[in-house]
Amino acid sequence: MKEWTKQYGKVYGIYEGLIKVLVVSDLDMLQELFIKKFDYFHGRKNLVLQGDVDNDDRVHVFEARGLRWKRLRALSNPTFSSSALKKIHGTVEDSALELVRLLSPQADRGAFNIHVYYQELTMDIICRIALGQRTTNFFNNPLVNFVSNLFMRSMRWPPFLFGHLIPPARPFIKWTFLKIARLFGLSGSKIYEIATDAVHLRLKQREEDSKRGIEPGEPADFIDLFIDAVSDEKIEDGSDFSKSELHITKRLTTPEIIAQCFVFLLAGFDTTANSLAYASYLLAKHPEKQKRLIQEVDEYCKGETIEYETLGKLKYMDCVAKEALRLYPLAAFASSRTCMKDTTLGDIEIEKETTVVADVWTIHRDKTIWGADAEEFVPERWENPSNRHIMSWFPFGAGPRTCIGMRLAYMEEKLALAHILKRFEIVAGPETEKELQLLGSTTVSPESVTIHLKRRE
Ligand code: HEM
Repeated sequence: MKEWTKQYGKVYGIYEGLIKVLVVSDLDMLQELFIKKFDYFHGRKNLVLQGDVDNDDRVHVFEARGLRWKRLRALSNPTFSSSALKKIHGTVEDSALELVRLLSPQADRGAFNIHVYYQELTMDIICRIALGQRTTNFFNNPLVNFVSNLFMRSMRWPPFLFGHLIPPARPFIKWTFLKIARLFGLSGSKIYEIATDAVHLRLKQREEDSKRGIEPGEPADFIDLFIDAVSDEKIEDGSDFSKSELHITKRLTTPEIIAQCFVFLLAGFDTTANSLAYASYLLAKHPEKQKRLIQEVDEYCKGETIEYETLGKLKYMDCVAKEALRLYPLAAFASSRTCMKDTTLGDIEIEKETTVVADVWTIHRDKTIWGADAEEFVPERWENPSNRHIMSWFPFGAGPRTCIGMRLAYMEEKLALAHILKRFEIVAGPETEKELQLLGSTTVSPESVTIHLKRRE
């Protein structure tokens, strides 16, 4: 896409099979798309194996649209509020400390790929906070392989390609794919099975508790939160959104709870592991920036554990995380919208069903926005408030549908990096990649991040 943008400019159209796709890197048009005209563009680009998101039983917040999206989003928001994050901070930190314990034998030895450790970390955390896993389970969790296989699957894989080319064939492709996946135990069906079993087990447990007169206690994880979820937000039929059949019940149905757990498992794993891997790579390549970060960590994180409130004081850490996401906006594919009724963007007429995608990679490295050092890692550029355009940096998307897990991702990233840097320096060696090899289709992952760990005195 970056190459095409260079050739065709800030706005151009392509066909993905029968679907019209507009690729945009004009900042005002993107502000219109994501924020000002959200009512016209509340759907996200359809995934190939998605089915009918307005009527299927098992739909999650990432794929839903219209009133159903509003309801799922309103019911999911409390899961990521500050008070909810404070409650899971201890669990996240426990997994981060286990990571540090497992990394310890690697210190002062040869080079190794730290990305696989981050994948174990983020899967451990999401399984504990979303799926009821009780303790840490590093290097023993089959979901790490299942989910990474799913993310690495190329969009040119024949069932995906066929689905792109002929959208009306998607329900059939989805049905066939799910049958085959179940028969051969493919990753997608395994993940759904694990999420389904976890939700059913909890519902059964709740039923038995209620028969014995035991009241549900504090929610243990997302499953509990979703079972209890009732939205205060008033959502009515007849709003401006899609008029297709609406699911206006305020509670989540069991298939929706399963779908929600499934999507949080996917969205919470790869994204955060990749952002930690990119940040580590950049810190290894820029020891002077790392030194400054270590000074900050030493100043604020003196004890064995790091309080939730302390994370807010790590200002340079914020700059490092933001700058790494500027250079590697790993989930840019999700920053897309589908036009729900005919309208205009700028002076271009857009027909219903057209997909609009943002070329985030081009914008994040555009010299006219970021200056001559746009390709460089300069966390300091985030220190002073600037009057950059609101759409010049959006690794988490923008507008009402922006990433729901952003604050959780930052909390994980800060806790993990702070605990690592309290004990080790991340050092580049001759084996460290000169340029990262970038892979994947739904998210962009580094093939490997090969570094050394040096124990601090
Ligand atoms: C560094 C880490 C992450 C990045 C870069 C990232 C990026 C994104 C992006 C670009 C979007 C699309 C936003 C839009 O369309 O405007 C998105 C949506 C979403 N993300 Fe994340 N994400 C991250 C971590 C997480 C985590 C940890 C979770 C949950 C555990 C999560 C759950 C979701 C969900 C559910 C949506 C769909 C929201 C909706 O449609 O209402 N993400 N994310």
